[in-house]
Amino acid sequence: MATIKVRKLKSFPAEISVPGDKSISHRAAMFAGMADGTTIVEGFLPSEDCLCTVKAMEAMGAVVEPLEELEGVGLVKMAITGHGPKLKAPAGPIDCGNSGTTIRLLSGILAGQDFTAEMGGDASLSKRPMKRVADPLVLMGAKVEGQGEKICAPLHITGGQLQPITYTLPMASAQVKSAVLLAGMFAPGKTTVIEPVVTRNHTERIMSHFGVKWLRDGNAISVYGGQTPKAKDLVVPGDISSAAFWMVAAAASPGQQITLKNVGLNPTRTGVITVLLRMGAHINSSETDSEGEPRGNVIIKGGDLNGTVIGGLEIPNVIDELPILAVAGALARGNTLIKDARELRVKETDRIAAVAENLRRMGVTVIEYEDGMEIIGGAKLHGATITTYHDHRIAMAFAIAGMFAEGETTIEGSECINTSYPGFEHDLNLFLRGDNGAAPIPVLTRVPRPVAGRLREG
Ligand SMILES: O=C(O)C1=C[C@@H](OP(=O)(O)O)[C@@H](O)[C@H](O)C1
Ligand SMILES: C=C(OP(=O)(O)O)C(=O)O
Repeated sequence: MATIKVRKLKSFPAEISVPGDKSISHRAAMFAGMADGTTIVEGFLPSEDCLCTVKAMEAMGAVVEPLEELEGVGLVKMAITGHGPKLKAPAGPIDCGNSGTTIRLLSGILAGQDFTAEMGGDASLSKRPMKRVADPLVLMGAKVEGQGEKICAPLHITGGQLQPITYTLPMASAQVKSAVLLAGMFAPGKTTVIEPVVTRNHTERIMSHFGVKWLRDGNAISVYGGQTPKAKDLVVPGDISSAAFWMVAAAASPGQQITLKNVGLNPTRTGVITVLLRMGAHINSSETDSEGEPRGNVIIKGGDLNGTVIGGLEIPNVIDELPILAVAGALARGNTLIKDARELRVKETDRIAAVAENLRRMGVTVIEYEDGMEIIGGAKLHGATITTYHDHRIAMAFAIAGMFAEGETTIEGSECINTSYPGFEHDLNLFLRGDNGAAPIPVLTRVPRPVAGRLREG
């Protein structure tokens, strides 16, 4: 088991470029893999989750040529030649690792294929509910078999002659919305998903990028079946969910400033900026380039934070940032209430329980609710041993908390960070080493070099 030891932060790097957006990287691999030609994907996130998606698409006929690797991060540029929407049956089970996005979105694609495929994952993924995707896909005509009442992985999906449906999502989930839209690409006519609250719209945007026609009417999103995505190069912006860790570190450090470069600024994902502004942070973002997904630099100046209420319609927009926003709440004056966030209980771990438990270990009072928690701000944090429960967001959120604590904080099981942020420990060390200014910032070690050979043989 890997551990990270964190002590009080010593210095501030002037800027950080976070790796590519996880949600967009998954979708880029899937759409390029189903397209009618070759797509060059740049800024790809080579995290364990996204590499599961790449390998799955390769196993089903897409051809992936590695083009560029960043030292300490991994493969960030590749050429993907699609197999067309009708994929090849994989030779064995598809390993989705820890990735909910992989298994749920691929379920939609598999629902439209002429074969049966098995998808499994690690212990955490095997506990997460897949009934939410099974229900609409079965309505469309696919056969979806899983374990127990929650239809957990391993899943066996047999694609069928699908029929279009109009489906109202029972929960705000971009993954379920995307699974239905992907299956809709294989059904004749118009498939419609109605979402209760706006969720991240990367699938819709990437459909436009690949020339797949869809439309939005209020909260109803429709796609027409029988379309083949057209290959078109794309550049993935940095992940705002990864940038959020440094945003909070900076926002809670009076007198400090940091620039986060080339961060994805899709309005369905920028809730973390809205919440931090409400807490009193000084944040400026400038959109530099849009290319289908808005992006730009974000400058954060440190100050004193105040508690806030996070709930209602904004929850899907900050869902993955709630662990680090809870840490911001602990560093703020006054109390922070997180509500309407029951979905946190079915992520990689129960994130409400994990955040409450670890904040308490650091000396913070937390009242836990079924759908959230109240954090009593302003306590002096002390170092502690953190249990990550193999959840990357818990590991990173508490590494940031450790930068503000007296004494040492040990993040046990930190290997899970590779799920979404390869290079996190390198970036964390920029804050912990205390030699900023004098010694060169080791971001220079990230020198692009060409990669020879295939990502995976056979
Ligand atoms: O569609 C996506 O890429 C994601 C949607 C969200 O999950 P839900 O759909 O379960 O809300 C989010 O938590 C996850 O990290 C990525
Ligand atoms: C919930 C997450 O991802 P996934 O659902 O893809 O496992 C996450 O990245 O925080």
